[in-house]
Amino acid sequence: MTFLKISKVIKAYQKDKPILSDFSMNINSGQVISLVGESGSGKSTLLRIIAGTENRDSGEVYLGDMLIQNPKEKLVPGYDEIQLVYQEYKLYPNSTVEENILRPLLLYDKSYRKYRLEKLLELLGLQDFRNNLPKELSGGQQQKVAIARALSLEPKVLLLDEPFSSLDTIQRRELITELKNMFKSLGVTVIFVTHDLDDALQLTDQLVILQNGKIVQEGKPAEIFSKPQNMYAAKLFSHLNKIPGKKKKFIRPTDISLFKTSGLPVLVKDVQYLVHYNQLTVKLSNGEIWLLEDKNRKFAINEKLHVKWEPEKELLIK
Ligand SMILES: Nc1ncnc2c1ncn2[C@@H]1O[C@H](COP(=O)(O)OP(=O)(O)OP(=O)(O)O)[C@@H](O)[C@H]1O
Repeated sequence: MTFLKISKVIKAYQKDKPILSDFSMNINSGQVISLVGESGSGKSTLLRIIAGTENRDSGEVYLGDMLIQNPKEKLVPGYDEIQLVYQEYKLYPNSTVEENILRPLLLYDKSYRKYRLEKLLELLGLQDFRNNLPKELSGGQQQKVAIARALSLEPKVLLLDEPFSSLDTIQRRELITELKNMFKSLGVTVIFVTHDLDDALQLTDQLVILQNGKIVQEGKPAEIFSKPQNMYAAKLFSHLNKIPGKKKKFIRPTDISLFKTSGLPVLVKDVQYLVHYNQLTVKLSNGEIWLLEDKNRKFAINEKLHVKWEPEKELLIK
């Protein structure tokens, strides 16, 4: 059942230069999706429009039966039901973790406030830090407090706008894994915006790929990997090698097998040690440069080798 309905939204900051053009998307209740797009593709603008804190030029956003009003139409912009957390989300520096989480609940009765506070401290594993100030926490812990604060009002929709960008890779992965389980248990609907496909995949396998304010493709990662709709969607997953003599046909390095004797001959120009394989930069006989994955770390610079791939792995990219 559609829960959040975004319908034909248009937004331009400058005349005739729309950031979002006729943008439509439907999200079910409890769904967690990752919205991946390059910088400037309109991700943050879209989230602010969904949250009701940015005016749209036309189109509609519905949460259930409720039409989200533009901030100019509303005395207090935004909705308790829809909470947005972003990278520079500031905690109150002179307030403790407890006080930060309780801030949005000031108008609620004491027993409910206490109940929500304890629940959120527990959910996010922040009990031991309840009396700490933000500056006494790591970046990851601070973001947890920000998320706890956003969840304090029991929102139906949580919008995450690259909230983990300032964290290092390990912190980020750990936090995303923790949050993934928490979102599932809460049943909250989540849109996670990022430009990093790895982060997106850590949280969910529901992907929406955005480019220039338009959805280029949505679906499961494996589908997009094997049938990308355009170059941007294709390259999010890996480098592409152009197949000689075949127009608009490409092959991913991971789909290429390396042999000593049979196949298309190439010459190794460079070897780069990466986590799961050595990345080989090779030259084809027509002078083109390809990247290969040497999973057994066998080949060295100036060595000749041969490559093969299965024709069904070839990608046709318009
Ligand atoms: N308040 C504003 N006034 C004018 N232009 C804006 C405003 N906010 C965003 N823009 C422009 O709109 C475009 C889309 O910005 P937006 O922040 O929505 O993209 P994004 O995909 O979230 O980018 P990033 O990943 O870099 O944050 C950019 O070109 C930006 O400069």
